[in-house]
Amino acid sequence: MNSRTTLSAWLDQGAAHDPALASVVASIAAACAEIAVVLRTAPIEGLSGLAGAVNVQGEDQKQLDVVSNDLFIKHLGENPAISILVSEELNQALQFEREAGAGRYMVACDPLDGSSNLDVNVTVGSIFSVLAVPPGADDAALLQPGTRQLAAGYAAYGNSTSLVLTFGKSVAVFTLDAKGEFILTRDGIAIPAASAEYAINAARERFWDEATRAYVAESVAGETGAAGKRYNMRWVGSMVADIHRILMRGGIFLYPLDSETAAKGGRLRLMYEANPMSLLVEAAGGRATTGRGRILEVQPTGIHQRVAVILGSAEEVERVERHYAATLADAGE
Ligand SMILES: O=P(O)(O)OC[C@H]1O[C@](O)(COP(=O)(O)O)[C@@H](O)[C@@H]1O
Ligand SMILES: [Mg+2]
Ligand SMILES: [Mg+2]
Repeated sequence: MNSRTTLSAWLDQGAAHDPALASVVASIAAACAEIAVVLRTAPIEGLSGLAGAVNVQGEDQKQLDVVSNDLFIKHLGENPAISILVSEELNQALQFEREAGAGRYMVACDPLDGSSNLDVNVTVGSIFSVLAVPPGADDAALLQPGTRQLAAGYAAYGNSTSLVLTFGKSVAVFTLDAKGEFILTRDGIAIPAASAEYAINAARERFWDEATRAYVAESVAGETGAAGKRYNMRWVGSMVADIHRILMRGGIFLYPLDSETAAKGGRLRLMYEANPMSLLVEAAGGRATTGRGRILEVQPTGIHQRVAVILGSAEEVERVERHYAATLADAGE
């Protein structure tokens, strides 16, 4: 049997380059480990279905959205290094009470991603992003671009529970064992530059912009079209599951700015969906763009801001970027 490296041993070896930041990641991991346990038996405990409330995004909250959010609040609240929690499920940033000068970190999270897949027992996840904040920070100080993230990752609750983590330079994967410990199972994840698998909600075709249409048409044409190779399509409907597949074997994920989501700025949320996934994908050698620029450089204007998301294997993202460059130039943008 190989010797096992636990997440806490790995963090103790200095992976975070800062013990306080390591403790933030450990608190997030503890929340995810507890969410994994709750999910496993949720139908027995009567935790399926709706909570009967609507979140700030106007979406019906599931009971498990609320429970997962509460677990993030519990575990992060216990760590004095964390002063602020931004969550998909909270209208406003939650400020933890800390002693003067304590609490240098903020966590932005999607406590349960893909919750429409809960009732069909398909992989869901938790997504997180860690930023530094000055003590007593006002709301404006929370609105930092993704380039400022100190750590980011997600937990994927699938046939095993994976914790995928980056501090911006490389990507490591941990698997939850039967004792509730995360064990290092892969390190130095590299997304293949070339791929022949794309993920998009194709039912939205009538809303797509020209660049998305051109990219998908080329892919559907396969070896008979400009891409010159046959493609496969996958859409789980849980961003965590779609991005996990892309990190493990390559591919591209698109939730572009379409005519229906344009007024809101897109579908997915910048600070706790797009930014953490973009940091992971770039750290693994992939690319992440809105079609108009790098996601990580978008300046947020609100904690729940939405954004267009196109990320994954470098060559595929570059192909989409070429279509955007051409169509935006034609439109004089
Ligand atoms: O309903 P659609 O258009 O397939 O969108 C699916 C996308 O919405 C999301 O479910 C949004 O996340 P939440 O479940 O956290 O609201 C993503 O995980 C997923 O990629
Ligand atoms: Mg989500
Ligand atoms: Mg969610």
